[in-house]
Amino acid sequence: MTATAIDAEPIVSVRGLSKRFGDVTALDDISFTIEPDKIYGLLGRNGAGKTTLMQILTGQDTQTSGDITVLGGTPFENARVLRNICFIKESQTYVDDLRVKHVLTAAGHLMPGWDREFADRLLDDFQLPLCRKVKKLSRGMKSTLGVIIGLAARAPLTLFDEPYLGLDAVARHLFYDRLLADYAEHPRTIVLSTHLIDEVSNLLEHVIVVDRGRIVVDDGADALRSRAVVATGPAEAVDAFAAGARVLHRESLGSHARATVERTATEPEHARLRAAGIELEPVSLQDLVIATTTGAREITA
Ligand SMILES: Nc1ncnc2c1ncn2[C@@H]1O[C@H](COP(=O)(O)OP(=O)(O)OP(=O)(O)O)[C@@H](O)[C@H]1O
Repeated sequence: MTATAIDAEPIVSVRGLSKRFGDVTALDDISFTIEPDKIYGLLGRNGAGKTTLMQILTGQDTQTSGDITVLGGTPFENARVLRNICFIKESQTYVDDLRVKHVLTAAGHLMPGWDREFADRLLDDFQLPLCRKVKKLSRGMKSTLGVIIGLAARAPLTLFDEPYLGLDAVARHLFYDRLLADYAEHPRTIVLSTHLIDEVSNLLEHVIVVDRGRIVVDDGADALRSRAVVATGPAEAVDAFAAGARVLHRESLGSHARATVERTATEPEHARLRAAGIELEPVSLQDLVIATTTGAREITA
């Protein structure tokens, strides 16, 4: 099955999903869908439940309760579904004695959409030594191997769980670049879980934020960004602009203020605000995620 074969149907459908580990509730009655051919960001603080969710989506664990459908079936022990999923985790383990080329050959056998030529190009781009044993790779090189497999597998559903451990900034940007370029040519569903929100914010089309086992944001990235603005100017004018709206953050700068406010402004309003000395800037995705997961009014502007 390919991503196009299931067209408008959601790739993932989750209803009332909960996962408990003893007295820890890692996921608490969550429901959402994942549409085909989009790049999703799965974001949230440490321990929010992201990895647990991805483990269940990819059949590596089972839920305590609730329903889950991935690519038209339940993922657990479902070979047809699992063949079409590629899950790359930060803590990915490989058989240490194998060389890079053996790992890539094995991935090619397992993944129906595997593109060997693309994998070779990525090896070249990331300068990963083909003949080196996996156990001799540096931490960053091991992450690179995961990233190459995740991209070259071209799975209809690809999940990256913080795949960057040890990757330097150049390698991370190379990953973002190759991901976007290949996604444009071969659209598929990609779920990216990361704490480097600013770095990936331009890649994401849809954002799901998990907080303490619950979904607190499930929205298009553009819609999310247009939810709030940062207003800077004379304190009185800024406060008048913010009146009646939720203020995510406010700081005083002498007689001036800078506030992140959950509201939008129309074009004519923009002109009036400029005349009153107020500058409006778009809010960053990272600030919004911090605001929604801390529940605090203090966020870094
Ligand atoms: N096997 C397990 N046994 C007990 N508790 C677990 C287990 N796996 C996860 N948890 C707990 O479930 C909660 C969610 O963990 P999870 O790893 O899903 O978070 P996360 O959002 O991926 O965090 P991070 O960003 O730090 O990777 C945490 O409280 C964690 O301690």
